[in-house]
Amino acid sequence: MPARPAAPAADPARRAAVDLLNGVLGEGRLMSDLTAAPAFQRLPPEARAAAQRLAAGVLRGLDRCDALLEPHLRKAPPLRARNVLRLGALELAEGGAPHGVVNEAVALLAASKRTAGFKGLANAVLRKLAPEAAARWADLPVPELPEWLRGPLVEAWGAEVVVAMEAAHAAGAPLDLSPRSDAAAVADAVGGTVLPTGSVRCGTAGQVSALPGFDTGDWWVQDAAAALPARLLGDVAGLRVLDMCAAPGGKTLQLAAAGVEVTALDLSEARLGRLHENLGRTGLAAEVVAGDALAFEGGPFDAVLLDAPCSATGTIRRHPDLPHARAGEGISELIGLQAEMLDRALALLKPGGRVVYCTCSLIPDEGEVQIEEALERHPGLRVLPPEAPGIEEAWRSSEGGLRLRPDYWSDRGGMDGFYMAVLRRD
Ligand SMILES: C[S@@+](CC[C@H](N)C(=O)[O-])C[C@H]1O[C@@H](n2cnc3c(N)ncnc32)[C@H](O)[C@@H]1O
Repeated sequence: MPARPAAPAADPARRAAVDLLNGVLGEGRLMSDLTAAPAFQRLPPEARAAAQRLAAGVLRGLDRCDALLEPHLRKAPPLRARNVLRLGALELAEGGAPHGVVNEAVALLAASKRTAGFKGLANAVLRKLAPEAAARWADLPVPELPEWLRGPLVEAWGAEVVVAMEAAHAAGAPLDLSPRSDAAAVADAVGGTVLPTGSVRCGTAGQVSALPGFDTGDWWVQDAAAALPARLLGDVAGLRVLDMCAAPGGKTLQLAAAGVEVTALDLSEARLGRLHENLGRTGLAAEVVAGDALAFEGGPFDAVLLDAPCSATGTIRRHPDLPHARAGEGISELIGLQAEMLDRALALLKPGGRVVYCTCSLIPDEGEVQIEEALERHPGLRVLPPEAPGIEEAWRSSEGGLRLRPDYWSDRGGMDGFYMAVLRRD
């Protein structure tokens, strides 16, 4: 009997994308953990970038992928096969050539005994979907946030704002860079534009390490909103500043580039490894300390930047896995930790020193309310009006901080959700 021709090997990027989807949707794991795994890191950089783009695309449009597939399925196949179909649906909706998309899906399913039985189904379903996918996708409603998050956000910001946030989440995020020195030169080199707040915005994220200026450390990746807290400290050259939750180091790099004598503290050795890499690549210097912020005894400091651990609900544009992998667990513990960290930060200041408190959260209990409660706990504590280039009046909140939302700057490509406030203790 003649040997059967071997099935074409599945594309490594698509295979990795489906593994990421299985990890997020099947095991409730975050993409950041999954992509740190050695097997993922062994892929070539372009395959890693493609896998993350594809998995994020499916997660951002999960309801839309399922709605496209649903009329063509009598019953939902098991998760692994369903994720291959979802990836195929996304690629067809994005205008992928039907023949290639179908072949890739079939090769992915053939690669495992657990899914090989679904090759025929995928072939039939994706072929039927091909002519209609792009038009139907465009007509489908923007996916809503899950109720554990939607409910509290509607209560805080109103339904209309949440719909605008969901549109921003579905649109995804451009690539923002923080320049080590000359923003205009970085924008020129990467073909980006300089934003009013000083970050450089490029088109869509591709393979970041292939962009000009990466190897020479002329910039680092940092959302425009995430770059604002360090700028609120103003001219800090020569000051001693503690970056209290520093890793992977976006804000440490900003402070070091501004001439600060910076101490970068973080509990996570693994994340501090990335901070060391970032310092090495950019040639910037900081004293790096591994340890618990609540037990830290250094100082006193002219200023403390506290980018506290939080729900990260402001970063869903970039991390569409978050609402799928999490269900709001642990947020009340984080709120308690944030308050304790803020008290510790205030205790480490010189008289007249300043704390910038910030979180990448959309939940007021992790932002505005933390400041209101800190003012009650600490007589003599004041909120200073946040000042930095590009700040818009609409961002100012009633207790004196800045509230940034993903639906802001919608004509420019949006920004992450963030809260930040400057505190001074006399
Ligand atoms: C929002 S991230 C910091 C991001 C960082 N500032 C940047 O701009 O790249 C919060 C950090 O807090 C750290 N962390 C959590 N608990 C901590 C603790 N008790 N002491 C110090 N760091 C802690 C986490 O490891 C994480 O790196």
